Amino acid sequence: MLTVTNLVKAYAGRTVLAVPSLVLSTGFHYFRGGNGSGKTTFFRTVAGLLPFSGAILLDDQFDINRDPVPYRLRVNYAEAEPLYPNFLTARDLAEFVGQAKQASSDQIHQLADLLGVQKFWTQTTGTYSSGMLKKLSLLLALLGRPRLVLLDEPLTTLDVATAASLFAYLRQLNATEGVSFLLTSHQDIALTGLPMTSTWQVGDGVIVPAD
Ligand SMILES: Nc1ncnc2c1ncn2[C@@H]1O[C@H](COP(=O)(O)OP(=O)(O)OP(=O)(O)O)[C@@H](O)[C@H]1O
Repeated sequence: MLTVTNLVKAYAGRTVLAVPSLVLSTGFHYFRGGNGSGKTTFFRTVAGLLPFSGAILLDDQFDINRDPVPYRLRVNYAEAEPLYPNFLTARDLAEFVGQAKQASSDQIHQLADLLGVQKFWTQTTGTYSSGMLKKLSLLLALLGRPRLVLLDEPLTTLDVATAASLFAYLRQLNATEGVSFLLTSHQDIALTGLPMTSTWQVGDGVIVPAD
């Protein structure tokens, strides 16, 4: 599903991550590591948000640099601590991202119901609690027909009932459409109830199997 080759990511000339080779099959993949170990940097790089050297290939077909538009159409990302312009509503953001991701309005409303975002649909994000921001970010990350969804700390601030609905839905997406997920969590990943295909340890600038 995802092939990473000779990835080197540096900030201002300081290398924080070097991944010579990483191959992930379809499924759920958990990336763990201490604060500042490079998990978010890796996710933002795979999401196409950060420049890097090396190659990232999705489904043996879409190269992040050679095919930037089809790649980004198929790879979605939810930030650990989402922030949005505080004058926009959930509806504004869902319409904007939904258009970019080619989502139907049925899908937008189904996800808003699933995650409970319809309760504050027309409220501006500047008035949201951290859990409300998290729910909106998860909704945005599920729009369209992604092949891969990157979820940075999906458990943080999410209430128990919404978390149960979310993770049941992710299982269904994986089982019926073959969607893959990369996750980080400082909490017990078993709380998601998801069957992890692989677990990786991020630290000292490298990513190694933790199994
Ligand atoms: N924009 C940036 N500019 C410079 N250095 C950065 C930047 N973002 C992250 N770093 C550095 O890169 C390293 C990895 O940070 P990253 O945010 O990827 O860690 P993380 O594993 O997600 O941490 P946490 O668990 O605390 O969220 C850290 O040393 C951090 O200081």
